[in-house]
Amino acid sequence: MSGVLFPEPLTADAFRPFGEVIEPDNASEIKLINNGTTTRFHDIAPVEVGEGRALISIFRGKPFALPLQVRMLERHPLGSQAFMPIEGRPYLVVVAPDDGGRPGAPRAFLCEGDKGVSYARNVWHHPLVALGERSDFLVVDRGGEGVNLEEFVFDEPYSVESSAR
Ligand SMILES: NC(=O)N[C@@H](O)C(=O)O
Ligand code: NI
Repeated sequence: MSGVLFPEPLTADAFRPFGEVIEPDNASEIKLINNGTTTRFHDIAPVEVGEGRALISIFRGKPFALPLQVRMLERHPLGSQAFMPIEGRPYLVVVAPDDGGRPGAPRAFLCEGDKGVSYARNVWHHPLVALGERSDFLVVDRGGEGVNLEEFVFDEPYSVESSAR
């Protein structure tokens, strides 16, 4: 199966089958803390690490442009993986439901630089795709023993096209 994907806008509801959008409006609770000087947008997404440990890293993504050929997807069976843009630049997310141990129909989301994504454990996704310029992302994911990467290569690539027609 292959074809053309047109990126959808990233919204919490649309993305929820794959994880959570990291943005203030998607917080489970909003609390004033620090004597009212700070607002805590609480518990936006769980960090799943199983028996491992949570890692904080910075990914410096080289820029891609559309159309993008999606030849593979990956997933992390032992933990979640969250990406938050540090420099406010756009990026592309490609995810897919699981279909009997392989990716089902992929979906692409065009993400503005003010929102992050957290892939739930074992969700098929494309590795980081920064758009336009090199950009840094804060990444929270799982470290420790065990194989935490499964990859699937499509027979035919999908082409992610710009929605602008
Ligand atoms: N390999 C690695 O740490 N990065 C990927 O998991 C990714 O989703 O970018
Ligand atoms: Ni990943």
